[in-house]
Amino acid sequence: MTAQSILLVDDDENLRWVVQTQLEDAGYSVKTAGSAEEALTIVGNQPPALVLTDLRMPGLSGIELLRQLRESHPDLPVVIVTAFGTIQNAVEAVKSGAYDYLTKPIDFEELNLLVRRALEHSRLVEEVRTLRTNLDRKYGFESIIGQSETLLTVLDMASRAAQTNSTILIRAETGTGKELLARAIHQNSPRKERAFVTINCGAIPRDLLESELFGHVKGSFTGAVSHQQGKVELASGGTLFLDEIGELPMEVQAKLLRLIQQGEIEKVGAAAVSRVDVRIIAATHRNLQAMIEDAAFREDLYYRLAVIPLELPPLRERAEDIPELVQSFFLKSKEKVGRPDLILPGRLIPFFQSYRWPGNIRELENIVERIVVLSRGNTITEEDLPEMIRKARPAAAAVSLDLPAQGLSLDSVEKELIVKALEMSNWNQTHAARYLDISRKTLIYRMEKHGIRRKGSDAGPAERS
Ligand SMILES: Nc1ncnc2c1ncn2[C@@H]1O[C@H](COP(=O)(O)OP(=O)(O)OP(=O)(O)O)[C@@H](O)[C@H]1O
Repeated sequence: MTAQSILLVDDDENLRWVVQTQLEDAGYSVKTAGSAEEALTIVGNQPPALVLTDLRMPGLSGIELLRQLRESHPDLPVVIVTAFGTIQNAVEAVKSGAYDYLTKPIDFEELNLLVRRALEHSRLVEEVRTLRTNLDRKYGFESIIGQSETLLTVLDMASRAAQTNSTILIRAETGTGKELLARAIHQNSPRKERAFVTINCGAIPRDLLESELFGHVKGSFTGAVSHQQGKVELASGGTLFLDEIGELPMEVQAKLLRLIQQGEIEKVGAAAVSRVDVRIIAATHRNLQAMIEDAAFREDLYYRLAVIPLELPPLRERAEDIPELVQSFFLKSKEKVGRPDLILPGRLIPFFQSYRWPGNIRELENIVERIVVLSRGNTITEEDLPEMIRKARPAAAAVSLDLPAQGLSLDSVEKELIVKALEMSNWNQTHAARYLDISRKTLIYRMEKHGIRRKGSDAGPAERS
C-alpha cells in the first residue's frame, strides 16, 4: 500500500462501501476488512498509513484490534468509528492509544478532516524519528570512528556510564575527541531530549567565568546590566560539559563542588541559592593529580568529578584507526570541497600512520582537508602530502637498533618484527602489511615461513583479515 492508504474495518458491508467510495473520491487508496481478524492479516502483510475501525464486530472487537495493533505497529494511527450509544467505549479507546473517534452516522466532512489530521500526525512522527536517527548517527557513539582495542574499551565504559547520572571525567590530549565522546554519552543517556551545554573553562577570562557558569543578577558588577542565566541553568535537566576543567580558578571550584554535592547554585550577586539538576561531564588534557599536589586543584572536587574516569588514547597509540579515519575525512572533504573524483591511493596511508599527530584527530581532519583542497591532479601523490607527513615515513623506519655484540639471527628478528606489526594492527593483515611496506601476499608468505599465528586462533597463518 502507498503512504496514503487506509484500511477500513467494519462488519456492515453497506457502510464499508459508502465510506470507501467517499475516501477514494478524496484521493486515498482504500482496503476493507469485514472483521478484526481479517484486518490483522492485511496489516501484517502490508501496513496501511491509517486504520479506521468499527468498535462492535463479531469475533474480535475494535478495542481488541486496537490493542493488538498498538503492540505490533505502535505508530500506526487508529481512528475508531462508533455508534452514538457507545461513545464511552470510544473515549476508552482513545485513552488506550486510538488517535481519535468518529460517531455514526458519519459526517463525511468530519471524516475527511480527521483522516487528513491523523495522516499528517503520523508523517510528523516519522519525520521526527528520521531526524532523531540522523542525530544519533551524528552525535551518538556511531559518530566515533575507530576499532582499536583501547578506543573500544573506553566506548564500552562510556556507553554503560551513559545510562546513569554519575559524573564523568575524560582525560586526553587535545583533539582526541573529548567533546565528541561527551556528546555521545549525552545522546545515549535518559537526558538526550534536554540540552547539552558546553563551556570551555580555558577560553573565558577568569573573572567572567563564575558569572558565565552560574549567571548573575542585574547590577551585581559593572556591566551586569540585566539578569543573566548561567550555563548551568541552561543545561537544566540535561548535560553540562566542562571542557578544560583544569583551568577553573580555585574559588569557582568551590562553587562547582557545591553544585555536584548539593545540586545548588548561587548566582553572582544573588541573595538566595537555587536548585538545578544537571549531569556533569568534565574533560582535561592536564594531570589533575599533579595539580592537586601543587595545590592548584581541589582534591575533593577531583574525586567528585572522577566517579567514572575515561582516558581517550592519543592517535599515535591507535595507528590502526588511522586508515578508517583518513578515509572518512577524505570522503567528507571531497564532498565539502566539491571534488568527488579525487582518489587517495592506499599506498599513501602508511605515511599517515607514521606521523605522530601531536594535534591528534583534529589535526588529521584538517590535514586531509588541506590535501583535498590543494592537490593538483585527480590522484593524490606523495608530493601532495604536507612535508611533515612525507618526512614521517623515513622517521618511522629509523627503529633504534642496539645490535648485540654476540650476533643475532636475522630470521628471528624478522619474525619478531612481523609479530609486533601484527599486534600493533590488531592482527589485521592488510594494515600490518601496509605498515611494513610489503604486499599482503608477502606478509602471508612470511607468516607461513615463520609459523606465525595469532594466539588462541585455530586458523592458519594465511587467515583472512
Ligand atoms: N574517533 C573520531 N571519529 C571521528 N571524528 C573524530 C573522532 N575523534 C575526534 N573527531 C573529530 O576531531 C575533531 C576534534 O574533536 P573534539 O573537539 O571532540 O576533540 P577535543 O578532544 O574535545 O578537543 P580539545 O582538546 O581541543 O577540546 C572534531 O571535528 C571531531 O569531530
